[in-house]
Amino acid sequence: MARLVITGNGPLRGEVRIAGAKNAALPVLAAGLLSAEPLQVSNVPGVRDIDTAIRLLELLGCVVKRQDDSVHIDSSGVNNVRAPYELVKTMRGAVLLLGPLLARFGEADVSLPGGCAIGERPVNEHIEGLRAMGAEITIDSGYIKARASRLKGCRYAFDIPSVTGTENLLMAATLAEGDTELENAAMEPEVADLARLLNGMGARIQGAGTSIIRIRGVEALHGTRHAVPPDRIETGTFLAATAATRGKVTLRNTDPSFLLHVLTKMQAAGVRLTWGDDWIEVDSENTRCRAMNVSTAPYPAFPTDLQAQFMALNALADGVATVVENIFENRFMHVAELRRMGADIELQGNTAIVRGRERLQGAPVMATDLRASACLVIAALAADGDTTIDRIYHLDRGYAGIDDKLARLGGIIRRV
Ligand SMILES: CC(=O)N[C@H]1[C@@H](OP(=O)(O)OP(=O)(O)OC[C@H]2O[C@@H](n3ccc(=O)[nH]c3=O)[C@H](O)[C@@H]2O)O[C@H](CO)[C@@H](O)[C@@H]1O
Ligand SMILES: C=C(OP(=O)(O)O)C(=O)O
Repeated sequence: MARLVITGNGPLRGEVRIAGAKNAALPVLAAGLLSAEPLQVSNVPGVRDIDTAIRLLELLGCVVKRQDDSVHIDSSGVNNVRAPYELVKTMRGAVLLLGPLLARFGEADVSLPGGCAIGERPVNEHIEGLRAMGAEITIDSGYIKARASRLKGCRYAFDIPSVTGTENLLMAATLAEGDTELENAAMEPEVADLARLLNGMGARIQGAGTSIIRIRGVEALHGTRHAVPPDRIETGTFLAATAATRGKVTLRNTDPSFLLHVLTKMQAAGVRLTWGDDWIEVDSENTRCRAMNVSTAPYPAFPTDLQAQFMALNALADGVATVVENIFENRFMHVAELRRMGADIELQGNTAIVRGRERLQGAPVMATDLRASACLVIAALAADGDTTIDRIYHLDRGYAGIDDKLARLGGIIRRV
């Protein structure tokens, strides 16, 4: 099993190009099932979850061509509606096949999903929402079995604004008979981007990116081209890594407007930031940033997917920070690993109290999930000595070529 060995050696410096967003690309690829005409997607990140999504589409009978960051999906020959456990267990995004399969083919058998082990992660909202559209759904031997001759428009109010739940219902409603209104919908940029794609395919969606989304069902969707937006979580990861190592990096091909909460928080902690439409420069040379309180919540507040990376930054910051995780009940697995590196962190329920240390020390540590892996990489880059990070397959699920990118910024990092 591959490991990363990182020798902490000071500031990251240079330029880095941010990839397309994994969590935007996954629903876009699933939406390729909604039309018999081809979908051409660009700026698709080269990450393991995308490999898995493509394998799943191929298993269903799609013809998928991938070249560099472009993916072409032809789903005219779909002959199977079963997404098997072996693949679905490895990533949460696979549950996004449910809505499109059901809407276009009237049936879907999708294994209950996996993904990062950061909490219980039920799919009750996906199921209740599709039931409200008239689907018959049972859970049978670990599979969600859904049937509907044609879905019907409905009003559905989410108890919790689920991101993939909103995406699933949004896709399903595009081909339903009549109007659908989704209330308390997730407002994440990935939902708004999916709606942009679907409208480009001929759907009639209004309000995506707000908490109320209205969809007028159509008979069929057509093919189109779509560019995946930049990854706001990869962007935040490089911002935290640069500040932690007291470096100076320009991030290209990104979108600061998705991260305003994080950017203003960093500025308030003394990190020098400037940005334009598609770039951000972070200048932390010779500067130890102050502790930053973090409280995760749905967009536009602080993203749970950056909590671990900013825990690493706080472990090295000046002062005491509280980090509150409000989305997932088990997303502090990185704390025990950071402590191995000398971090001073106390856990009280869903709150971590982080007392910043001037230095951390390299140590053998284990990656427990995707963003926990990124947290350990950041801590290791800033620590004294060598850190060996085990189980980095988690990292490869969501970061495209992160070792090469960090090496080009001066990080000493090798895969063994
Ligand atoms: C592939 C993808 O896009 N993954 C992202 C997506 O995950 P995902 O879509 O799985 O996360 P959700 O938005 O659904 O989860 C938010 C909260 O709702 C709860 N919940 C969710 C669905 C449901 O049916 N019932 C229920 O109770 C979850 O347990 C969690 O506490 O959004 C999360 C929150 O921003 C991110 O961390 C993930 O990176
Ligand atoms: C939690 C994440 O992914 P998933 O939802 O696929 O587990 C993530 O991208 O941080």
